[in-house]
Amino acid sequence: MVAGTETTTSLVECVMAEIMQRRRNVMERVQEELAQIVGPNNIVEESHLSKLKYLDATIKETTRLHPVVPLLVPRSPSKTCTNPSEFNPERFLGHEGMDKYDFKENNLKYFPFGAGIRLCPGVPLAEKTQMYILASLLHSFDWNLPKGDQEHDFSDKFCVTLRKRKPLVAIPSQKVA
Ligand code: HEM
Repeated sequence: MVAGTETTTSLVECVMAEIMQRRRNVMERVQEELAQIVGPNNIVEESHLSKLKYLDATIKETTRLHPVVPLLVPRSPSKTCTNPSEFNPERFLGHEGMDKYDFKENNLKYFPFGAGIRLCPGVPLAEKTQMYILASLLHSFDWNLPKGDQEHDFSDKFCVTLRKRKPLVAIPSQKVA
């Protein structure tokens, strides 16, 4: 249950938290991509998912900052780097050479699903499920925090899976075409 469902729900919550308040421009760009690929009078289907490159980059950037399974062997960077905590999906679109990163290789620079012999066997299912859920949520609705809750606590709580310290409350409204 933890491996198969909590990981995906936690990831979806982290993406929505990042893009709802602090990164509205990212949400708008994901929605523009969805309007282009899926179209306004359609619903998201499996055939659309591989074409949603910016949503994919947004998910990857979220797992970079919020590792959904945080309790792997501790590691630290070999070099100092600048602005690593900035949320920037562009990293995975070629600007910092991270566009080649996917979850399937033994890449020890970016491995939210682990690597090598213990690589998460749920990668294909998780990738499709998280894309499908987020694409569907963002294709038809705009999302906001509850009125008066502009100071949402974005911090994380470490358990077997990463959870938000304060669960996210997200209010949908019909998207104006
Ligand atoms: C966002 C989604 C997910 C993330 C980030 C994730 C991440 C991980 C990580 C980091 C590991 C540990 C790798 C290691 O020990 O080095 C792992 C293991 C595992 N995951 Fe996932 N996972 C996700 C979704 C899923 C799903 C959907 C399933 C099953 C349907 C699944 C099944 C498993 C299993 C069975 C293991 C244990 C593998 C082993 O010990 O050999 N995971 N996952």
